[in-house]
Amino acid sequence: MTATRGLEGIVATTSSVSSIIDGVLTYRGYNIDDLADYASFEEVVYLLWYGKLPNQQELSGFKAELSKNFALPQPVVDMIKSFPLNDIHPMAAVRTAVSSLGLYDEEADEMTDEANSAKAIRLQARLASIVAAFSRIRDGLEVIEPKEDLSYAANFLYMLNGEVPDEVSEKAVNKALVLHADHELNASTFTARVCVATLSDVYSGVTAAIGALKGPLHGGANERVMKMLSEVGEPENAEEYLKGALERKEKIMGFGHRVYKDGDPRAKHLREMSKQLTQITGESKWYEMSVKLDEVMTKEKGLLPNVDFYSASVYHSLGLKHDLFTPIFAMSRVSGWLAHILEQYENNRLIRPRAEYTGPSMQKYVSIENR
Ligand SMILES: CC(=O)SCCNC(=O)CCNC(=O)[C@H](O)C(C)(C)COP(=O)(O)OP(=O)(O)OC[C@H]1O[C@@H](n2cnc3c(N)ncnc32)[C@H](O)[C@@H]1OP(=O)(O)O
Ligand SMILES: O=C([O-])CC(=O)C(=O)O
Repeated sequence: MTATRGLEGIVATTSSVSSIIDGVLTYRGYNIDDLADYASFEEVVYLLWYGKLPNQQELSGFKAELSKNFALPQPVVDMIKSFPLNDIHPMAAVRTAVSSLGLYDEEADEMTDEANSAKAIRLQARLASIVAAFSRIRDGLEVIEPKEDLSYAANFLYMLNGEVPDEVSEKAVNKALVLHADHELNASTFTARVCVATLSDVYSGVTAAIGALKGPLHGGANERVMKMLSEVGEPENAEEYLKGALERKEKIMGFGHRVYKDGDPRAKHLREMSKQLTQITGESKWYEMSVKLDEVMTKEKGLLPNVDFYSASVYHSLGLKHDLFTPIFAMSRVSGWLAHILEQYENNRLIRPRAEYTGPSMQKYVSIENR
């Protein structure tokens, strides 16, 4: 038995949710470029879960179902209020709050398709409410009830800021959510599948996935990209900063990818959004700095930006707090996790690989008084 480090190149399951073939990303066979340009996030969630694009009536019904489920159980809000709010990362708060949703769901352990679909809707809606509620409670503000007639993207911004967003912000958040929704067998999705393949419940699978997304090698990179941009400060510092970091053998956040070696197809959309939004805010320096880092990184290391790189300046331009960037990723990716969880249940087999043993062998037990 020989181990493959990081399971690189190992095909661990079949899936019909999303594909990456020759550098092209599709959700259920639809190219991400078309979905990013034309689809609402709700349409994409429907597509991921039910395998087809909804017609008008199906979409209205689905949006209505989501809208009805944004409100959080009061004990979950009270629990968030009890967190050491200023000492924790929002991803830790989101992980714990999502886990607690399971405590107030009578169907948490009900394994029928119907119950699992209903839980998926509740989780998708409530992820946005948890992120917004955490942020407001941390700022000493009242939690805002959702508005039933708003889109998912607009409702999130409304619950976060207390104002119905303008069209530009709503569209930008919608597009970012579409771009982050699913990505084949990335680390957090694999985590979710491993968890539920024991026939554990949906809440456990999503909680485990949030834990995996939190790490800086995965979803946690977007917040760290913004930290780097803040440290760089001005576009003219970018080259020197990056060369210094590479000399110190630091990992540059937002670059490189396990699967894409010729570029992440989502990055060009986020780059364009970053250009447009930074022009609107009058802070083009974040875009220019990002482009400079991108150029130098390509030249120096041949590494290209991933989805987390330009999303940082996009979210910053939308006025979003930097430590909410990864929770916002989770709000989108929960749709993919749920699609994969439902797919795993449909054709389940325990996921249990082997390890190549590298420890000592044939050791003789020595009683404690003789050690
Ligand atoms: C949504 C997402 O999860 S997208 C990824 C988000 N993560 C990041 O942006 C973090 C920065 N990037 C990375 O750490 C990596 O590129 C990963 C984790 C994304 C992919 O990692 P792997 O496929 O395991 O590649 P690995 O880490 O083996 O890198 C191969 C080589 O490129 C180098 N490398 C890869 N990414 C980077 C980077 N961002 N900065 C500097 N060097 C890098 C490695 O140091 C390694 O060099 P070596 O062969 O001289 O040791
Ligand atoms: O697929 C991966 O390894 C990471 C990634 O880009 C994602 O999860 O969106």
